[in-house]
Amino acid sequence: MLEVGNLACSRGDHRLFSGLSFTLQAGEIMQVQGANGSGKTSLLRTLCGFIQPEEGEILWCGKRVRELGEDYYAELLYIGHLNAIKDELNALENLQMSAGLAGYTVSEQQAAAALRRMGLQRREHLPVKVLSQGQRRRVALARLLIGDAHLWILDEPLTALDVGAVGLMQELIGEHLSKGGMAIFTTHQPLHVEGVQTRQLALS
Ligand SMILES: Nc1ncnc2c1ncn2[C@@H]1O[C@H](COP(=O)(O)OP(=O)(O)OP(=O)(O)O)[C@@H](O)[C@H]1O
Repeated sequence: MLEVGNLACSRGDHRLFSGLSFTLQAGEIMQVQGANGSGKTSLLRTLCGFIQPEEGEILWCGKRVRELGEDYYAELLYIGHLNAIKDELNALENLQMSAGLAGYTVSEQQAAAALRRMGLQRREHLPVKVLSQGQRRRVALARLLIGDAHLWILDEPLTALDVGAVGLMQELIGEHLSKGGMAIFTTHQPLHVEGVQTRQLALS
C-alpha cells in the first residue's frame, strides 16, 4: 500500500500543494487532475523520490520510501511525459536498456513479444529516431510489459497515441490492477479502465 501524508511541495518560490494525503491499495487507480502548471508532474516525481517533499511522508508498505531506497524503486515503474528512449538504438535495444537500468534483464524474445503487443511488429529493428511520435510513445510504454513493478506512475501516458493504442493502454492497466497492481497517472484525455472506479485527486 502507498500512503501519502500531509505532503507539501514548492518549485522555485511557488507552493504547488500542501496538506496532501491519500492512500492507494492493491487494485486501485488514481488520476491526478489539474490545469497546466498545477503541479501534477511535480507530484508524480515526488512520489518517485526524484523531488524531496518540503513536508510530509510517503510510505510504501508502512515504511518511509526514502529509507527503502532501492527496495522501493524495484516496486515502482515511472514513465514520464518524455519518452526516455535513445534515438540511435532500435526498439529492442531500448527496451533491454531500460530493463538493465531498472536492474533486471529481458531476453530479445521477451522484448520482441512486448513490442508486438504494443503493435510494433516489424519496427523492432529500426532506430527509434525514424519512428513516428505515437510509435515512439509505444516503445516507451512497452516497459510496462517487461517488468513486475507493483506501482505504475504514468505521466501523460496517452500523449500521441491513436484510439487503438489508448484502448490497449486501458486494457494493460486493467490487467495490471487485476493482478494486484496499482497505478497513478495524469492525462488530459479520458482514460477508462473497464470495471474499475478511477479515484480522482485534484490539484488547483
Ligand atoms: N525546476 C523548477 N524550477 C522552478 N519551477 C519549476 C520547476 N519545475 C517545475 N516548475 C514549475 O512548477 C509548476 C508545476 O509544474 P508541473 O510540471 O508539475 O505542472 P503540471 O501540472 O504537470 O503541468 P502540465 O499539465 O502543463 O504538464 C509550474 O509552474 C512550473 O513552471
